[in-house]
Amino acid sequence: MGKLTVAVAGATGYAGGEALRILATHPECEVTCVAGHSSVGERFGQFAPHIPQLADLTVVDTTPENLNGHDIIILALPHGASGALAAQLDPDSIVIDLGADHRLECKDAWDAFYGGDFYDHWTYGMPELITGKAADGSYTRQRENLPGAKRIAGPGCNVTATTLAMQPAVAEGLVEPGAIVADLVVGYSGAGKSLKKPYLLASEALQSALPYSVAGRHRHIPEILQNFAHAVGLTAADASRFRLGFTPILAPMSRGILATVSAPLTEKGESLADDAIRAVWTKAYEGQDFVTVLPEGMLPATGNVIGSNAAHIQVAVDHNAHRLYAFCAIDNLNRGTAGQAVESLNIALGLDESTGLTKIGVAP
Ligand SMILES: NC(=O)C1=CN([C@@H]2O[C@H](COP(=O)(O)OP(=O)(O)OC[C@H]3O[C@@H](n4cnc5c(N)ncnc54)[C@H](OP(=O)(O)O)[C@@H]3O)[C@@H](O)[C@H]2O)C=CC1
Ligand SMILES: CC(=O)N[C@@H](CCC(=O)OP(=O)(O)O)C(=O)O
Repeated sequence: MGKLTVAVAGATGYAGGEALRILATHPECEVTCVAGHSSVGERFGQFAPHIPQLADLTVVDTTPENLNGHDIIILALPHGASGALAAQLDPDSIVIDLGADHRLECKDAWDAFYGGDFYDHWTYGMPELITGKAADGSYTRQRENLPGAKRIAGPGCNVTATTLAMQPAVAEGLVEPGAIVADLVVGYSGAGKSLKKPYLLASEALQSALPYSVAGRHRHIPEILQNFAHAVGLTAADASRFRLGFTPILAPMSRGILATVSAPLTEKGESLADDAIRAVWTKAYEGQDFVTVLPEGMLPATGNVIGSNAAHIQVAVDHNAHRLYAFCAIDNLNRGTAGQAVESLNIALGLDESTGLTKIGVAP
């Protein structure tokens, strides 16, 4: 059997570019179409000199006609641009949306944080997400929903780091669900490549740390709450039992997210010794190849995961403050979107989950 053909829309952007960097060496895939918007007709090598294999492709317009006819279609478009387009795509192709249009299950949440047309949610592309417990007490995972999936919604990058850090505590009832706080240090590539705001200029960014979308305004909040609801086996409609303070802070780095997620311990959490708390994280990520719970005392750093689909995690308890702290470092473009999408694609296709992916970071 020949390789599976892949079309990537948003190919000239950061998320699409990372998908192409990974797919260029994926043994089962061949990139046959790169689609863009303002760059139509240009040679792709101009936008991605770091992927010489694809340099001679020409950027085509983002239309159903150009995208259909490929086995796999990846949409890496601005929010709101993929919903209507997706409805016109071949039902037999596997379509993965890296944007937000098919992530949220409740229209209320979409209206409150995004607005515009609401589209049906697709199979959520976070294989390690805990979705409840089986009769034998083991965790069920989102991975189980992915084989054969034809429509996959890639999670938000900040969502990925926050969810992976704290879901073990949520699933086991170790922290107060109404008082979770996430502070994230994030790299600039998360904002995409277009210069939307003056603070994205190097002259403004290089010497500065800058919070944005503070005080309950960040659009990733409802997606994280949805994930926490699933982690205790509830539906998205029950997400309101969780509350999240969320503060992302831009730091002068290109890639990377370091999430520090904390919450007051519940009575159950207080009753556990530190090693028992660590055991909860170890169990939650046992057999999850791309998630590493670091040895005790070693903290995650973005520098160790850049260029990889790895998530590095640590947990610690502040007994004086009665708070639990969980940390997660990821590469926003790889684990936070394109790597996670290829991991989900592999599962959908029945391939080994790690095909074409690495958990080896570029360090230093
Ligand atoms: N950056 C990140 O870390 C992450 C991004 N994502 C998601 O991926 C998606 C893309 O983000 P990102 O790569 O950062 O953004 P970029 O701004 O870097 O890229 C946007 C891409 O979309 C194309 N485009 C812009 N407008 C349109 C349009 N109206 N119709 C068709 N194509 C269009 C652009 O083409 P051209 O250059 O030719 O104009 C470009 O290829 C977003 O939904 C984002 O939320 C998800 C997780 C992480
Ligand atoms: C630095 C920066 O602006 N980051 C973006 C992350 C984008 C992303 O990962 O998520 P979406 O796919 O939901 O856009 C943000 O915080 O909104």
